Amino acid sequence: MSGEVDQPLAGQADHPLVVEELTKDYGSVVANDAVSFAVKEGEVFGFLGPNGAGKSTTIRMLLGLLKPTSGTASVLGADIRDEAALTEAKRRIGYLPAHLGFDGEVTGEAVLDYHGAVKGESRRDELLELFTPPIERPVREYSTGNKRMLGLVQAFMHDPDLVIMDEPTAGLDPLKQEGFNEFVRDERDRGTTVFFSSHVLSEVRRVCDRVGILRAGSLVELENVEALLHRGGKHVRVHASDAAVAAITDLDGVVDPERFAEGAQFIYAGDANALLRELAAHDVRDVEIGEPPIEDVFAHYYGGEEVVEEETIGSEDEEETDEGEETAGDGAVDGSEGDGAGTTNA
Ligand SMILES: Nc1ncnc2c1ncn2[C@@H]1O[C@H](COP(=O)(O)OP(=O)(O)OP(=O)(O)O)[C@@H](O)[C@H]1O
Repeated sequence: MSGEVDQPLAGQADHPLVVEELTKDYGSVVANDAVSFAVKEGEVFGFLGPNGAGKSTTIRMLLGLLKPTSGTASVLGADIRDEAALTEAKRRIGYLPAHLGFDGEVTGEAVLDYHGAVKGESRRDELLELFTPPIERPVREYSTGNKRMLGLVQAFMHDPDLVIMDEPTAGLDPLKQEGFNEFVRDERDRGTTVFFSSHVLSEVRRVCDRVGILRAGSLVELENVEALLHRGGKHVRVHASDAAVAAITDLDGVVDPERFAEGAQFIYAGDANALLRELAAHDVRDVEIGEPPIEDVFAHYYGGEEVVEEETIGSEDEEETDEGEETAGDGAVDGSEGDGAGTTNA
């Protein structure tokens, strides 16, 4: 665990997103337990965790859709407890909720017209070339992926400074997912701050600068993606005789060795020189040394819960709720909580 988790906010109070001891207690479940971290300007930050870890709860509090039990956060300088300041800040925030409750009877075009009138749409055409929802059709005819693409256009079309997304690629096909990854990297280059939740590890590795890992409501890691992978050791696959394999896998730092007919593979977290010396001492037929699979790195934090390497297309959104459409600019109301935290800013 990085030391940053203990003192995450020192000197970071002016960051576009600052989360401070944020806690949400649903009674029997503490969905967020004193979560603290800050996201820098122009950073792409991945908020990771298995199902039920509390990611959506944090995100909904950041948008004023859910009231914290204690603690607070600020988005673009606005304290989320200050409704007027938050409403003002949301003009410069893009939001993509996990459940897209667009009115099914209207066309995608009408949805975008509505949002455009409220918050602006300077990038609408450009985004529609990248994400391609069939905007002339009523939303009820949309697939999950098409809805997600409409949501992405909606979230970015007013050229926000901060974008908050809950599982943005759920339901997108691999080509669109890759398009999304590229788009997010370009957004970072333009200086946009991007915060999104995911449980798709490969996506996080491709686009994020830093990750926060949430487990059962607590932030258990806050780390640079490269450093996290580095600390995860190397993946080694070696083809050699049984005797050589036995000596190599006996080295300090060898984790989970797995034998196969021609040799063995393992994670190596020891001294690189010791490994190279041992390899050189034997007649090695072949060796591959590379990054560990990212799921191995994260498995430690997920505590044996299922981790997802690639999202299964169309697996999400079967539990579409009937809560109101949630977007940053239109005054979404949290229909499920009844805690009076809904905001209206249209
Ligand atoms: N309205 C609610 N009332 C009671 N418990 C709730 C409520 N909403 C969420 N929870 C619980 O809070 C915990 C965190 O849920 P949350 O939806 O924030 O997790 P998540 O990380 O976003 O999960 P997923 O990846 O499945 O969307 C879960 O145990 C969930 O069952």
